[in-house]
Amino acid sequence: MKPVKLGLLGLGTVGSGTANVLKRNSDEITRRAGRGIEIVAAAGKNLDSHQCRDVTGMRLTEDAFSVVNDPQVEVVVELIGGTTLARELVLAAIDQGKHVVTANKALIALHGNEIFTRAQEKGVIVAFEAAVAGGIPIIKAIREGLAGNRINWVAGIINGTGNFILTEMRDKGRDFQDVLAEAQRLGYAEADPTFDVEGIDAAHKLTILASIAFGIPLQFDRVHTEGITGITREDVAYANELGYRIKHLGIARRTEQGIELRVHPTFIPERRLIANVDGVMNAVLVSADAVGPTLYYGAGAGSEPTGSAVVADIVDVVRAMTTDPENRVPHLAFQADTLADTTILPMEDVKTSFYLRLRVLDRPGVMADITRILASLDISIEAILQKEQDDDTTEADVILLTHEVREGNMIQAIREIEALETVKTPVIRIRLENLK
Ligand SMILES: NC(=O)C1=CN([C@@H]2O[C@H](COP(=O)(O)OP(=O)(O)OC[C@H]3O[C@@H](n4cnc5c(N)ncnc54)[C@H](O)[C@@H]3O)[C@@H](O)[C@H]2O)C=CC1
Ligand SMILES: N[C@@H](CC=O)C(=O)O
Ligand code: NA
Repeated sequence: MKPVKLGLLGLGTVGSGTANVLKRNSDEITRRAGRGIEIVAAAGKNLDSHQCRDVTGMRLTEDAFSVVNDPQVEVVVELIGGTTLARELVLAAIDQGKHVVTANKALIALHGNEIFTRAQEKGVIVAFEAAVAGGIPIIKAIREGLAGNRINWVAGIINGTGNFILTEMRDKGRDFQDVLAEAQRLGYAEADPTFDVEGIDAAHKLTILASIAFGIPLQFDRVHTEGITGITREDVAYANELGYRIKHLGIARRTEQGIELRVHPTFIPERRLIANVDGVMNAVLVSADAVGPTLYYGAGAGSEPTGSAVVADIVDVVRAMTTDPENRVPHLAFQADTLADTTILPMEDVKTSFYLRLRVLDRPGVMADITRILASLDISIEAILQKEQDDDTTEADVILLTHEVREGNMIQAIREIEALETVKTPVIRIRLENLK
């Protein structure tokens, strides 16, 4: 049988990783796919600076549309990034009946509903394993491996850059900007790194995870999103002292009232495996009714780890090319006409525990005022720690861990606590999850 012909859009970190993995492992990949796979055309902007080790047989061009429109190309691999041009290229490929593989989580999170509808009409596959947690085969695990389960919740460290920054800051006391620059050099960060540090990239990925876990449409605009820029050394140190680690998590949870979709820094007990996932590694913990908890761990970013996921999708597409479209694995795990219109919970109705830190005047009655406000809003306290400041005997840090509370109540309590004359700084709050 003739080899399958690919058109590669993007020759950057992931594009070159994909090309290199395909070339190096071509014998085994061919034995798995049942056909040879070759890149016949590739587009990139700075063609002199690509990292592909061997471009034999590839027509290199700056014109991405010429690759999509190349009559030889049967499968388009989109690794350019962004959502405007990438959307046009992907829709053009679909309209020509070409299958698509992409690592672009922003594209899927924002335009996936449109893209999958069009793909279904045209009977083509749009595969996106590399879009979530890089090299970890998490899409396949949830969509296929857990197909017998009702999934209760998914919680993941799903941004490699952010986890790399938090780890280096905690372990080596390094400066935020310095570690971010290194993540950019290593090819982990997005073209706009605020996507990594402000939680947007993780929200893109959580949108996708929630869809395939619960059978709901992609709803990026419903994700509550916070990044890691507000995390301070003090909170990292207090977390350690209290037996926790701060991790940036994406959480999608099904409750009786609706689905929670949230991305934010989180206190996690240090004895949990996921609390010990460091550096650029990602991990996704899935709680499902039949299998119980399962944990998926691996490189969340980087050239060949992400290339590994792209190539796995290419192999899947090649294997499925001859299958009747009706009998393929549905894009979002559930048959498209069965996606549910489940309520997404407003953040103020989400219940979590909290870590609170505030600076107070060290005088009698302060604690009583704070605990009175918390009690009046149904917030019960799990632990309190008071720390005198070495340099100032008139002020102290108060650290509180609470039991589960409705977010709206916590916002109100913080408003009232901050209005106390004895409270000197805004209250720092970080949500706390036991992940049991
Ligand atoms: N870097 C990583 O570790 C991961 C990246 N991704 C995703 O993979 C995609 C690619 O990311 P990277 O490889 O890191 O980006 P990159 O910036 O290293 O590479 C982008 C490539 O696209 C080319 N390109 C951009 N605009 C173009 C245009 N108008 N015409 C032709 N070529 C154009 C650039 O020249 C470059 O070759 C993004 O969607 C990203 O979110 C997903 C998982 C991991
Ligand atoms: N910028 C992303 C790349 C992979 O998706 C990350 O750091 O996780
Ligand atoms: Na993946």
